[in-house]
Amino acid sequence: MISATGIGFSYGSRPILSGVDLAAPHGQVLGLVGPNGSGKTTLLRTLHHSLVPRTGSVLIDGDALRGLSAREIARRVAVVVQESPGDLPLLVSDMVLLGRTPHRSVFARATDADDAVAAEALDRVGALHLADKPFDGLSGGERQRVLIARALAQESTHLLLDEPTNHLDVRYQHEVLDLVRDLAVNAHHTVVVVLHDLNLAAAYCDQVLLLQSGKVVARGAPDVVLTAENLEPVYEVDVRRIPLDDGFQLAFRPRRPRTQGARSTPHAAPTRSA
Ligand SMILES: Nc1ncnc2c1ncn2[C@@H]1O[C@H](COP(=O)(O)OP(=O)(O)OP(=O)(O)O)[C@@H](O)[C@H]1O
Repeated sequence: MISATGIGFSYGSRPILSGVDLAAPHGQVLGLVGPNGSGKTTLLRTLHHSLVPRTGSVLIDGDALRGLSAREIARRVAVVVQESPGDLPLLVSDMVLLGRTPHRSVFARATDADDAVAAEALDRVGALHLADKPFDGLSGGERQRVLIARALAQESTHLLLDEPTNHLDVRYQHEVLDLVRDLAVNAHHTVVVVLHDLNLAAAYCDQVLLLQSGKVVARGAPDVVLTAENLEPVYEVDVRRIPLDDGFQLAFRPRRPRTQGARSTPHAAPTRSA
């Protein structure tokens, strides 16, 4: 369980987050959504103290992060962020072994037990066959799986992900989020995920926190938060919610009149020719 109360953060004198409360229980996926620059990544980073909030506190299973060392935090919280190709070429197996770092002393080599945990993590994400390949040579979807494997090898029960579906095609988007959801539901991890795609948030999150200018404007089940009433003023677009058998799909169109010659808007109702 991750809980945060009264989180405030500033870059220099510029306030970015203020008074943010958050609760992410075990076995659930909490989605952080909001427009560009609304503070999602900053909030995620305060949840594992890669940024220390100016006000408020973050608790992991009831223990304040302020009282934990970086190593203790890393044993409890794994983070998956966009990874740019590194200067140091690493094999996939070595990349996953980095997840074992919080469990061994600084200069110790990986043990057979570490290798076994890393291999199991790769197997879990269906990427064991990639173990001997260079990480930088993988596709975006493969890379994302390996980064999740590294997080699994860390054996933390809390997982924070920043836009894990970025650059992925629709199939990989669903595969990655299926995997993340499985970790929450079947392995009882606490998952907090930043997502831009509101339809993916609706499909995979138990709870959603909608941020605007560093403040929470709505929280709760996707059905309650992802409404036209909440989203239109925040994103400044028109929103239509289309009911589906197992949920809903959101469609968006700009509020401004479209440029002359633009194609018909995505959620305009189809017209019949006479
Ligand atoms: N290192 C930094 N120094 C100064 N300002 C920053 C820094 N990182 C982010 N910001 C600013 O903080 C605000 C919130 O950024 P953040 O990345 O948390 O938003 P976000 O909701 O994740 O955005 P996006 O959806 O575009 O990724 C933005 O205005 C951004 O410009």
